[in-house]
Amino acid sequence: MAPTPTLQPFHVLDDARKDDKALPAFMVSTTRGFLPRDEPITDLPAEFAALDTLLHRCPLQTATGEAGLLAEGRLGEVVEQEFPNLVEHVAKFANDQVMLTALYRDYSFLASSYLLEPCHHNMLKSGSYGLGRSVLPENISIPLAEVAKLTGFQPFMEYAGSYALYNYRLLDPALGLTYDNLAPIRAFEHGLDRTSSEAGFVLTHVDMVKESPQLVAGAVNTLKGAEHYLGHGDKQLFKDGLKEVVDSLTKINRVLERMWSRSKPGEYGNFRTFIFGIAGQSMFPNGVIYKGVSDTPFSFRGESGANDSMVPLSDNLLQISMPETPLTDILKDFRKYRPGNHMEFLSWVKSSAEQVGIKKLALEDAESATLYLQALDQVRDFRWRHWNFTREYIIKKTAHPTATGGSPIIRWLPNQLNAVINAQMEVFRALEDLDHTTPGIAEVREKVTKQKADLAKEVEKFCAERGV
Ligand code: HEM
Ligand SMILES: N[C@@H](CC(=O)c1ccccc1NC=O)C(=O)O
Repeated sequence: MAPTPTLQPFHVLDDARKDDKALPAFMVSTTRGFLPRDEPITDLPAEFAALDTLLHRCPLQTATGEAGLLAEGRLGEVVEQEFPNLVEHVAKFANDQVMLTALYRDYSFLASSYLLEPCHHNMLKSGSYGLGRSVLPENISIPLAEVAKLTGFQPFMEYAGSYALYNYRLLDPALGLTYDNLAPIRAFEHGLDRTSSEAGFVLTHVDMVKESPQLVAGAVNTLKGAEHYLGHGDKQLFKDGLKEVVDSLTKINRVLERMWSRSKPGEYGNFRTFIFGIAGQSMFPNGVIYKGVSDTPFSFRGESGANDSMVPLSDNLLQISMPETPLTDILKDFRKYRPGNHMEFLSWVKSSAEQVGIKKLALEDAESATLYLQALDQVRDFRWRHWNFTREYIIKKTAHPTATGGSPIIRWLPNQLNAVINAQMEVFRALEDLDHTTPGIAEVREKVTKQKADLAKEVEKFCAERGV
């Protein structure tokens, strides 16, 4: 008989250890999930006052309601003429990962503002982005590269360490993490007004990831439950874990739907200009030279929800197999752009799920297969709702062919949505083999079959319209 598998240990924190500044700002825990261990730092040390002041002057509309440097098209000259290189002060914070992450957020905000400022004005004048700046000056590139090296982020704005998950504060710390108590720290457009579409976009991500502790716990419990079953023959813990995963994804999807009312499709394009990356974008045909850092141009992907860890966790746990296509290579490349501890956790989940054979165990009996189907259905539901956003906020509004992260806008998301639907089809077949059917399962099957056909038609239509 084959020996029963023993999972490799992985330390998911039960206590996020908020006071320990030497630990990375982002570490997976069952209390904070994928959010940072503590609320992001809002105030920079006095040594970085020039950076803070410049970021306050930057947004298209500043906190006081006036036109900022980006609106006037003056950020470039201010950076080049007035802004000091503060890199000498970084070393003082070498043991403070939390402060380094705040510095990373702020330098990456300044870098994206500087590089993409011309694109905002080109868009206003001609309706297309034109070219961004191709050289990042030393007063930004050197400190950005330094804080990125010390924190493990890429030296370009990332989703978690900067724009989305390290960009919120609590209006009243006593009230905790509720949407009405959140405000952004930095913004490109009007985001400092917490009722704006930019704020709504950023804070809805935070509001969703706030629900991730249960998803993390559910994933760990499913894996441990599978290990327990293989050793002891009792499947209850495995099923309980899957149920937790279903419940948490259901909550996350409910929050996702609130995006529509918090951030308007017609206003998305205004701040979106500043969250583009370099890789695969017409604005940076030759990449960007980071002066004083490297003579070879850099090419980083832009911010993207693809760098969020909740959906990849679900893909890895449920062993959703993606087709071997160049589109899937993009999905894998996105994995480099997340906090180191998130990456390690996601790899652990993937290898552990393979080791215990989550999918195989789930398809062995009708109750487990039904729970597994429900979990897949929540991942499909996420990707379907998300596809609706992409259609309404982006595809109907702009002909620019690549998303901020550099993926082809029409084909990439359907690649993954189809993969989930195909995984569900496999479960329907397994349930048939087990002679198990219920009206609920038949209903899901009908919905999913129709969605697959609708998606194919829609993608074909958009491709024909755009000649791609
Ligand atoms: C108005 C709202 C949104 C729009 C227009 C939008 C758009 C997009 C686009 C165009 C991509 C393609 C990747 C790229 O190259 O950049 C993407 C990827 C992704 N986004 Fe969003 N997004 C929205 C909200 C969200 C939210 C709230 C989340 C939640 C965390 C999220 C999670 C993801 C994920 C997980 C992917 C990777 C897709 C996959 O694995 O199939 N997005 N998004
Ligand atoms: N890829 C999206 C933007 C995007 O994905 C994103 C960017 C910054 C923060 C969160 C994001 N979430 C959604 O996927 C776009 O092309 O507009």
